[in-house]
Amino acid sequence: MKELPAEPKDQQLMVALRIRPINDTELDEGATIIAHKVGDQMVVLMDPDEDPDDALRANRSREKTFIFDIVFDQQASQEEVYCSTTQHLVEGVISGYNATVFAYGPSGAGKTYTMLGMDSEPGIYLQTLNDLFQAIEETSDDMEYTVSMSYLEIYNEVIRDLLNPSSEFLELREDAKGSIQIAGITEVSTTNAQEIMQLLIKGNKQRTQEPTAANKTSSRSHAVLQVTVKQRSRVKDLSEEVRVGKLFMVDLAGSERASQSQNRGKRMKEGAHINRSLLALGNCINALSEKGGSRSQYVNFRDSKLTRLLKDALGGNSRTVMIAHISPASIYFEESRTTLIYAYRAKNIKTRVKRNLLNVSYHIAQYTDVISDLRREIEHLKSKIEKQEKEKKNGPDIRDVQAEVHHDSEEDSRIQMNKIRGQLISAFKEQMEMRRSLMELENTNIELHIDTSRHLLTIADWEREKAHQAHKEKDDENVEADGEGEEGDSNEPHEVSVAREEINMLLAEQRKTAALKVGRYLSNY
Ligand SMILES: Nc1ncnc2c1ncn2[C@@H]1O[C@H](COP(=O)(O)OP(=O)(O)OP(=O)(O)O)[C@@H](O)[C@H]1O
Repeated sequence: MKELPAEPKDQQLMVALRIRPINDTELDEGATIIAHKVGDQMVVLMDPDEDPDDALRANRSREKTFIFDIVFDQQASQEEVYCSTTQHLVEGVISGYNATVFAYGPSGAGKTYTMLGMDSEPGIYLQTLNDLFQAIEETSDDMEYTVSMSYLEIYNEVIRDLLNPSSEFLELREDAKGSIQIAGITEVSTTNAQEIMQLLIKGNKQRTQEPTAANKTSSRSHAVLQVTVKQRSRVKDLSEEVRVGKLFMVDLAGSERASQSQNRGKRMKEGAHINRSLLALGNCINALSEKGGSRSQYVNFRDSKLTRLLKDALGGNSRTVMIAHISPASIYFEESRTTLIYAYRAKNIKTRVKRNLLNVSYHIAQYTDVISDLRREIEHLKSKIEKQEKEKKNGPDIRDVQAEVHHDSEEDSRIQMNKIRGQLISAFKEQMEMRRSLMELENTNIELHIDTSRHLLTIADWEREKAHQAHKEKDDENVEADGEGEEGDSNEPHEVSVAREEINMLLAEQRKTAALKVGRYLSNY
C-alpha cells in the first residue's frame, strides 16, 4: 500500500475560482465583462456602475481583488480544471482518505458544466472516476478494491435517490462513529467509468430542473455523487487493514438570493429552501473560517441536510476542494461579488484528515500477535521434529552427546558443589561450637586443678607440720612414747579434712570433664 503523510493532518480547504465565458444572452442584454483573471491566482471584479471619471467615488471604489488557490477563466479546459483541483485527491481516496469537491456559485455560473460536463467535454465526475479506476487497475495485482457509488439530490430539504427516483425520500443517519449514512440509498458497484457516466446522465435528468431567469435548465437541487472505495491487500496477511476512502462530488444549487433571481411562487419557495441549505452552508463556512478554522467556534451543521451531509467535507475528516463559479457578465455583478466573498472566506477553513480503517481490521490486529506466536511455536516444533527424525536416522551425533554429557556433568557437579558447600558450612559451625565447649571444659579443668592444688597444699602443709611435731615429740619422750605414735592423726584440723573431701570431689569432677572432652573430641573428629 502506498504510504501517505503521517496522520491526522490539518489541511487548508482548497478554493478555486472558475469564470465561465460570457454567453450570447448576456451580450444581448448589453452586458460587459467585469471579472478578469490576473495571473494564476488573482481575480479583479470591476463595479459596472462605477464612473471612472467620478472623482468623488474613486476612494469608495467597489472594484475588488480576490486571491484564490487557483483561478480559471474562459480559456481553461475541463481537463485543466480537473487536473489542478481534483486529480490529487484520487490517490488519497484509494488509500482510505475522504475527499470532497463541491461546485459553488449562482445559477447559470457553470457548476454543472464543471462537475458533469458534456459528452464531448466531460467534467470532474467522469475524469475523477477514470483516474480512480486506472489507479485501481495499476495496483490491483497487490490490492483488492470494492467500489460503490450513489447519486442523490437534496431538493426542498428532502433527499431523493437519483439512481432510483421512484423510491421514497431518504433519511440521513449518523452512525456510531459520527459519520453520516443515507439509509436505503441505491449503491452501484461497477468499475466501468462509461457505465457510471450513463447512470449519472440518466440520474441528472431526474434532477429537479426548471428554467429560471438566469438559467434555462437550472438545477434547483444540490446533487451529490458519492463514491466509496474499499481497499485490502491480496496478500493474505491477517495484519492487513481494510481502508475505506469516500469521495463526495457535489453540484450545489444556485447560490443567488430568491429576490435576485426574479423568481416568484414555487421558485420563491425553492429559493427559500435552497437558501436554507446555502445559508446554513454559508454560516458553517463563516464559523469555520473564523480564527483560521478554530474548532472552538460552534458550527451548526445540523441546520440543513446539505451541511449535515458535508459535515466531514467542511469541518472534519476530508480533503476538500471548493470550486466557486461566476459569470463574467456585468449584469451579475452582485451575485459574483457575494460568491467571491463567500469563497474567499472559505479559504480559511481547515480540515483534519485521517485514514479510515474498518473496525474489523482492529479485531484482526488483536489476533495477529496470538497467531504469530502460534506460528513461531509451530516453526519451533517443526524444526524440533525434523531434528529428532534426523537423529533417529543418523544416530546421535557424538558431539551432541558430548555436549549433553558435558552439560549434565556440569550440572551435577554444580549441585554437588552446592551440597558440599552447605555441609562444610554446617560442619564449620559445629566445630566452632565444639571448640567453644572444649574451651569451657578446659577452663573448668584448670579451675579444678587449681582448687585441687590448693587443697593438696593445705594437706601437705599439715603433713609437714605433723611430721615436724612427731619428730620433736620423739626426741622429747624417747622411750616412753614407744607404742603411742598413731594418736597425732586424730588431731587433724578441720580444714585439712575438708581439703581431703574437696580433693576427692574435684578428682571425680576432673574425671567427668576429661570423659566429656574425650567424647567431644571423638564426635568432632
Ligand atoms: N466553462 C464553460 N465553458 C462553456 N460553457 C459553459 C461553461 N460553463 C458553463 N457553460 C454553459 O453555461 C450554461 C449554464 O451552465 P450550468 O448549467 O453549468 O450552470 P449551473 O451553475 O449549473 O447553473 P444552475 O445552478 O442553475 O444549475 C450551460 O449551457 C453550460 O453549457
